[in-house]
Amino acid sequence: MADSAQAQKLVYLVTGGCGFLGEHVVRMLLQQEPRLRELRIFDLHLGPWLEELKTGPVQVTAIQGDVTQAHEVAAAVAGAHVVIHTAGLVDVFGRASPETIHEVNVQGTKNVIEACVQTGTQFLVYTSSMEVVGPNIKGHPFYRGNEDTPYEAVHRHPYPSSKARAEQLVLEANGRKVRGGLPLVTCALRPTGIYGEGHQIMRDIYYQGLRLGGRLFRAIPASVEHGRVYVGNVAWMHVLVARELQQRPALMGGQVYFCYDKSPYKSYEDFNMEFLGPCGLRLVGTRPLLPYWLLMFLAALNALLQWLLRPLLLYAPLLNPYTLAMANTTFTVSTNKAQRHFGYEPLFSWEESRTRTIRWMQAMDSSAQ
Ligand SMILES: NC(=O)C1=CN([C@@H]2O[C@H](COP(=O)(O)OP(=O)(O)OC[C@H]3O[C@@H](n4cnc5c(N)ncnc54)[C@H](O)[C@@H]3O)[C@@H](O)[C@H]2O)C=CC1
Ligand SMILES: CC(C)[C@@H](O)CC[C@@H](C)[C@H]1CC[C@H]2[C@@H]3[C@H](O)CC4=CC(=O)CC[C@]4(C)[C@H]3CC[C@]12C
Repeated sequence: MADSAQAQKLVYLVTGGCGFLGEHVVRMLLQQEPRLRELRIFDLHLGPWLEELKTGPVQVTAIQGDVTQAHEVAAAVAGAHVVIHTAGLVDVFGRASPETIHEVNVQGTKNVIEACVQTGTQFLVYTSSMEVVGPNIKGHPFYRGNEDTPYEAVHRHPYPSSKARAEQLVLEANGRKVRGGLPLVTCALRPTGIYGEGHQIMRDIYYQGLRLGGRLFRAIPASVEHGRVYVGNVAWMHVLVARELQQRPALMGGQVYFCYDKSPYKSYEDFNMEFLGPCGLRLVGTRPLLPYWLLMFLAALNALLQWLLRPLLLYAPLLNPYTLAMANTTFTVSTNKAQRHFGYEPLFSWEESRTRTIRWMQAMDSSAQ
């Protein structure tokens, strides 16, 4: 067994480390990566909780920065052995312009890749998304598919388009020579809909239900399966893939892996009720209460209102043409590629994932009262 000084020798950088997924990746690294000497957390918005991490044996370095600024990224990456790039603009509600989404998600990823090449960082893990695959603009279902399932990945929306381009850049960069002459080794993880402690959309849906007297009204048929994965398991997969990428570069370099666990296949709304129900909410209707054409009309009306109101205020409801199409199109994965390539097994069972999420929501509820 190497002595502790030799064991703790690696410098990791997590971009977006203060986000919903990023925070879980940061905490998982501190718990599960024994070789960590320094953990750098790069984010546009640093969280106050970072201070509590600075009391442990690992040097935790918080870096406030912008991935769209190449020099800031290069300064943060310099000296890191591994970069986990989760930073991104996750916007399907029209809050940011298409240009801004592209600037952060695509140009920001280019800056991370170039920083690795220029400073000699050899390992890069990118947080991609199921959305890189689909649902596509034609509404084709993807039913329990895997990384090799043929599917027409056609996108128009800025978010999936930007994620697809960024993933392509990361995978194409695999094998490039970094400073010092060694090859850059990259891979991309594709989470399906992430849930768990800190999920803002779940929080928004919960408060929407409270405003409606504890009721949510079914809009999507229960038969439409939507892939979901617990944030703790996504974080664990990031930690594991970053470790094993160093051991098996030839096998894992340039590969994509869906993030998966034992979370059940359900509609988006029924899945959410696994957590919202124990918090007192009720989903009204065994089938959609409104016909789909009326939902499409209301979604389009929301999009029009957003456009009209933009000079005055940001109106960004959950229901818009894109989110309705997403929720209404089956997209689930069934794969074991991560298990076959780097021995991934979910760290948290479905029961644990569900319990942890419910506890978070109940704590959020009690603090809100
Ligand atoms: N939430 C989900 O269901 C899924 C998310 N993903 C991906 O996971 C990653 C993390 O997503 P979430 O944690 O949900 O989002 P989030 O919005 O909670 O976290 C993103 C983080 O990136 C930071 N960031 C944004 N722009 C930045 C910039 N210009 N420079 C530096 N930092 C910046 C934000 O401050 C935030 O802390 C994203 O790349 C997203 O595309 C993939 C699949 C599903
Ligand atoms: C208003 C109703 C129709 C309601 O059911 C809408 C739900 C809608 C907000 C979500 C349905 C599907 C979600 C997306 C999906 O999980 C895939 C994603 C991957 C990402 O990389 C980021 C988040 C998201 C786009 C996720 C966003 C919320 C939904 C559109």
